[in-house]
Amino acid sequence: MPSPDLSDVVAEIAAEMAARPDRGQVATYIPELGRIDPNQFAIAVALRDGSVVCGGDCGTYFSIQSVSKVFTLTLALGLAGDRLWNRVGREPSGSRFNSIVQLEQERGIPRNPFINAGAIAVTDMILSGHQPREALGEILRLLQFLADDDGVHIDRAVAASEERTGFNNRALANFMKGFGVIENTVEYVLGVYFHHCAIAMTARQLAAAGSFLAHQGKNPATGHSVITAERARRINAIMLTCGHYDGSGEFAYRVGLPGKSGVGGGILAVVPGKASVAVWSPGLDAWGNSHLGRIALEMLTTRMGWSIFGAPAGTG
Ligand SMILES: NC(=O)CC[C@H](N)C(=O)O
Repeated sequence: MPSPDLSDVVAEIAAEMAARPDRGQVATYIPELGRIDPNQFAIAVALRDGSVVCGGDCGTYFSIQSVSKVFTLTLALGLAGDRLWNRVGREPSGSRFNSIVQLEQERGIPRNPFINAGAIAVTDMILSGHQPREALGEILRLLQFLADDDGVHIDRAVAASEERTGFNNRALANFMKGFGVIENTVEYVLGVYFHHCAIAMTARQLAAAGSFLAHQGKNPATGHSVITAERARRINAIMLTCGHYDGSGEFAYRVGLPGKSGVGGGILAVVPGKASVAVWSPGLDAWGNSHLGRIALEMLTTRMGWSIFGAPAGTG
């Protein structure tokens, strides 16, 4: 049986997702995200040769939110190397993305860089020695460079909305500051954090930006070496185990790829050696991960035989 055609599979997924009545709930705790129309869906698959196979609303900008944590981790590892792991763990938390419960017992060291506490600690490391504006500029430029597209921007309305309502993140940051895990002024760290969460990208740009993770640290389309192959492998491992918070086991079980979600409804998933995939649908499931995004990725890996845990006969 020949491998299924990727363009056909992507078109089928987009058509099926457009028709589904179950769309999840948009995040309302950031008021600006609560206004997004849930009837949107995009899928973009960036291949080794630089081509991107798209379905649905692939050119629509959305708030990448916690998907930005993959890129801040990449940047911070480049700046601090393995010293980063003195301040952040790399174990799944088994709790919600904004949970504070483990921080007290573990003396302010967050479980991993993909929960809010961990990402705030990573942002603090990027900020050290810089003004907030410079640190934020560096994160934004990294994403523009990786996507090879200057259209990637910060949605100031989303950032301001979270700045007004981010009491939980303020609690996390202050708690870590109390343990000496945060070096810089808490409000500066949070300012950079809220703004990098508010980066807006299209699914096409996000898939292209994640390409280095699928190809041993190097973007095959642009030829740019971003990180070492070993580091890319390790970021993928953390995405697999921690990228969907306490829904990470379910995501591995159903989709079978390293992935990182955000409350804007985006997910970046990595098919090692083959492709980088971005999906977006704003409605979330009970864990705060994109409801249709996860279903779409499950369809993609099942039909293409792309799960890292093994392909059914006739695919791959
Ligand atoms: N899971 C997410 O995408 C959370 C990111 C969001 N900016 C927050 O801090 O709450």
